[in-house]
Amino acid sequence: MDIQWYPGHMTKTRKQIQQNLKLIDVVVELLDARIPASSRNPVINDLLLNMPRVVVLNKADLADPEKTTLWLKYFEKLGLPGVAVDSQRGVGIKQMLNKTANQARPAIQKYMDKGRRARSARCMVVGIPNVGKSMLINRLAGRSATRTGNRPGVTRGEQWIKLGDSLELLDTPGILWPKFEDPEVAFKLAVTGAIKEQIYDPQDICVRLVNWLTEMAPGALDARYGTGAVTGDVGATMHAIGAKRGFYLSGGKIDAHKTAVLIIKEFREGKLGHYTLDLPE
Ligand SMILES: Nc1nc2c(ncn2[C@@H]2O[C@H](COP(=O)(O)OP(=O)(O)OP(=O)(O)O)[C@@H](O)[C@H]2O)c(=O)[nH]1
Repeated sequence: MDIQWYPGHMTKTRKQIQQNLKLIDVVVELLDARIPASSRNPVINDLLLNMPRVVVLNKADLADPEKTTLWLKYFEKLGLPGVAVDSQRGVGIKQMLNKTANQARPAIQKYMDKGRRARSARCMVVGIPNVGKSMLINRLAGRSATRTGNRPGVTRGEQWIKLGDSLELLDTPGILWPKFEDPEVAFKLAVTGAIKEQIYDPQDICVRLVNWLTEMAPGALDARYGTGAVTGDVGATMHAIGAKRGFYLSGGKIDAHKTAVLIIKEFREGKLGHYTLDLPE
């Protein structure tokens, strides 16, 4: 889904999420494990206030596992249980469901303290575009046999997916906006694919990416493209990669755009290594 965020849209989204929050006991906050800070909504703590929450570091298969551990510790310190997940392959899902059910337990207890029979805890997934909300929900829905019908108070079309005996999931995720004003954050969102191609210039992003890799993972580009020693000159590095792949324009010039698109694509696919671009404070 390609979303252009503007103040009116943010207000509408915020209201919608606040409406849905009334229906649920626990929130699954989905972040990109490669950029846990940059993929976080800037006002999430205000938005969720005292809502029980589980932080899911999704796409953990593409991130640096050591950094993922650091991030999980960081969130734990903030009182937010976290879990690393690969929604594509279904890794970490069971742990996520257990933590989610645990977080909802006090709310259910409170409900039962009023003399009512136990009910399933209700949760919803929230996250910025492209973080993997649909993939996670589809995976969870695939695991469960039953989909319950509409409930009063739920927008038409929204349904609850039963996840085992004690958990239900709202099948419509909350889409949040990222911190796109900060150029550093915008770079990280673009390079990981959270911002669509139309909004940024691949060559700009690629120059930053090559600089980042040269500093943080010297040898990574060389290992993938075999272009010889990294020169420290971004233009020359990109030129060498383009030449290696045969990306020539008429007249023998290198197609810089095509080269940039390739490097970004392969970075996103993890072919240049597994990296986490944000570090906990
Ligand atoms: N490698 C990997 N890719 C993932 C994972 N989860 C999602 N993806 C990919 O990330 C992309 C976005 O996933 P979606 O589920 O469409 O993300 P979304 O948050 O629903 O996106 P919007 O509809 O834009 O809000 C897809 O290409 C998925 O295949 C994961 O855990 N690992």
